[in-house]
Amino acid sequence: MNKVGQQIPKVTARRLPVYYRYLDRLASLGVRRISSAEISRSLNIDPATIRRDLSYLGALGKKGYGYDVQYLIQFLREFLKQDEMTHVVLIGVGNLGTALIQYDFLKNNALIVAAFETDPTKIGQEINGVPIYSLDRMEGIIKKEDVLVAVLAVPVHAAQGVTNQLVRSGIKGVLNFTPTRLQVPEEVVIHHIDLSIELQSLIYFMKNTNAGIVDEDE
Ligand SMILES: NC(=O)c1ccc[n+]([C@@H]2O[C@H](COP(=O)([O-])OP(=O)(O)OC[C@H]3O[C@@H](n4cnc5c(N)ncnc54)[C@H](O)[C@@H]3O)[C@@H](O)[C@H]2O)c1
Repeated sequence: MNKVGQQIPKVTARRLPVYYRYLDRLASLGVRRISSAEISRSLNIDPATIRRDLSYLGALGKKGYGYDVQYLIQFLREFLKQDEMTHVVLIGVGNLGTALIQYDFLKNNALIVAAFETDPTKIGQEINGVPIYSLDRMEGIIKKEDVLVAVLAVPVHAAQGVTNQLVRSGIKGVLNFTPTRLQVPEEVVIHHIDLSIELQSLIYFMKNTNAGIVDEDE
């Protein structure tokens, strides 16, 4: 239910955490307002769907201004009770997965509640208090723990198959560390993280900045 007692559709309720995290990230970058078109481009959700979803919260974007980011965050935080933890699962406890599991996401109100593996020597172990299960336990645990977000750190050849299984289990957002371009239904949001692209872009900007300094001196 929203503030005026209107029933919020399940599909909308599932997208709200995705909006929340996105807007929270924008706010931390100092962004004060945003249009539904910009949200749409970043999250790959149709702008009309975004406007309808946000109207359930009583948030109406102003024409030519868009949405006030802080105002939306406030609404979403209240609605999602963000003081409570968001449960996350991690798939693939290799080099990268092990580093991620040891990272403290708690300050962002997110908690890795379980990890999944195919390597029998890792299944049944715990890292940083997080239990590692076999893949056949995935669906049951995701449903029981009410998990909507998964972090994907498996080898490329396993990425799409595991993602299909995550989607079938009800996952709505995937933080994808693999280089695979994942195919998912429209309502599932993928965020792709590639450190080599970030590094390449840093080097590019450094070179450009240096070139700028040289130009001025000449
Ligand atoms: N985005 C980045 O910046 C970045 C950086 C490093 C690695 N990566 C990517 O992250 C992924 C993991 O890299 P890594 O170095 O940790 O590899 P890794 O080989 O050390 O770890 C992969 C783990 O996944 C497990 N696994 C294999 N198939 C699985 C399945 N179907 N389900 C669950 N677990 C499975 C393996 O047993 C292993 O423990 C790779 O796709 C790699 O390309 C991305």
